[in-house]
Amino acid sequence: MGKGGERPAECDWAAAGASTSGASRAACASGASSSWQSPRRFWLEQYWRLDGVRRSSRPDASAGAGAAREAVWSSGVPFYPPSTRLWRIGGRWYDFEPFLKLHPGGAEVLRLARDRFEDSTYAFEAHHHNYAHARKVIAKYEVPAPAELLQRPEGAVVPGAGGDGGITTLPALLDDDAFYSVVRRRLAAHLRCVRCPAGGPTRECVVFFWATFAAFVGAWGLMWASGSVAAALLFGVVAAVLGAFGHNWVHQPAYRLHSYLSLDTVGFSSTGWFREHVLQHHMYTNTPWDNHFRGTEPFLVTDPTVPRHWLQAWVMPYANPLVLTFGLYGNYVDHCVNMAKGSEEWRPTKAILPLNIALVVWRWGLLRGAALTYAWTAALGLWYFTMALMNHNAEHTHDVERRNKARDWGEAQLVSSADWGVQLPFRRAWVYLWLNYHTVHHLFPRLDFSHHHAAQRILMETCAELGVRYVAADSPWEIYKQMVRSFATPRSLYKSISVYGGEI
Ligand code: HEM
Repeated sequence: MGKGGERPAECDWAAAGASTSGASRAACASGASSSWQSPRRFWLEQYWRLDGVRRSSRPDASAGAGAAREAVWSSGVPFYPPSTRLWRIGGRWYDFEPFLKLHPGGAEVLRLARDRFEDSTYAFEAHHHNYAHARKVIAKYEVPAPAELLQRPEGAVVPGAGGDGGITTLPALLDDDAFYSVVRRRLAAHLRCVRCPAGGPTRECVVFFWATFAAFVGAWGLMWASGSVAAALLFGVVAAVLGAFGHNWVHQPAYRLHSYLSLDTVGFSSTGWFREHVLQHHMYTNTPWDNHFRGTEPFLVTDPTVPRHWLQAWVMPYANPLVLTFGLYGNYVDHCVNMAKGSEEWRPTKAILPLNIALVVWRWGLLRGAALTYAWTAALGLWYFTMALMNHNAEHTHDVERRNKARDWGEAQLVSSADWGVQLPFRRAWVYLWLNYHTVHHLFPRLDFSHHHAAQRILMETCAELGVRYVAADSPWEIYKQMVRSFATPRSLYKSISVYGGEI
């Protein structure tokens, strides 16, 4: 087994590609392989099926030539899917209705890719390391292009104050020699070699998760019973680690229950993250279509193309730690607003955070209860959101010109994500909530974070070999300083960010 995602010395990706016949999934933690047929999966799928799309109000592709369609809103971004029946991948059309039940990643994610966003190419390409095999499987579902497509209404442009964000060319499937193809093949070979072809968690990771969950429950009990601020801070720290696990699980459809246990219990939303984080932020990172792009406005501005007013330039960037202590509430309130607007469904798990607060206030009174609650949510928000914001606001991630020139989607992710501490093995990377390996996470979103250390080596070797520029900071402090400067200063003022550009 690849302990903690380490690559055994004998397991070289180049050799592994040729010797995979004996590969088995035994090395992964149990449940790492997809289990789409199990009743548990079926129940989870039903419980969590939620896409915020009101289907009945939507016209069909057959409604008439050039029929304008209404927008499907996702985290404040209007999308205009061109068909309600077919999926577009690499400029070709597919009917996956008969495949929905067969998809190892579940039916919901496929439906979302078609119904909530405009093109499925990135979602398909990014989530299957063995892309050649996945392409072979979808070939049998190809259908002729529909005669009529639902159109973007006149004047509906990609929102972007520094330019409208070009849609120049629709994405194509990459050739085998594209950077992103090479790095995916090498990762797939490595995973076969460590006998974890699906890229699920190692046993060490699963044990770590359950220990964290137990610590979360215990730390809450300690805070509730003792009423001490130290216990509240401890609870916040453990909750942040649990939230980091939640982020890991939400990318892996086979681990929906785990993502619920580690996101909804803390006050985040596993359903919202599954849609908007997995399929929006990850596919359109650092573009106006990214739901995180304007997520911290008006307090912290992360759009590199727009000017800042004086408060945003001179005060808020330096006060960012204070802002981030309220991050959990921001996330929670945003989700509730969406529920009120009808683009989110009510889930009983939404009651966990208010219940948590109510129990503490009931036990310790309003003032002390509020102080304890602020202490733990501040510790969580500060740690979690600082790391997350560092991931996409380093200097190179705001270089719009370079991003627009990226030759493929993988290269664009290199320009959009920032890393540090890339020598740390899995068991030590928790100190950065495992977000220090963010580029490999974006290149392989479905890959469990216990494999990031090994994937990082593959990434760096491939970049060096193919002459692709990759930067990782020696210290997180360097990235932190760059992030504060990015908040304060637009680094690509008035430039237009290409959402689908060139070969991306
Ligand atoms: C339109 C988008 C997508 C299409 C057409 C698609 C299609 C496929 C196909 C054909 C396979 C079988 C591949 C094989 O056997 O090698 C597969 C496997 C899988 N897909 Fe997807 N998929 C899409 C999006 C996603 C997304 C967004 C996720 C995750 C969030 C996902 C998760 C998975 C998983 C976990 C497997 C099993 C892979 C394995 O065990 O190695 N898929 N998908």
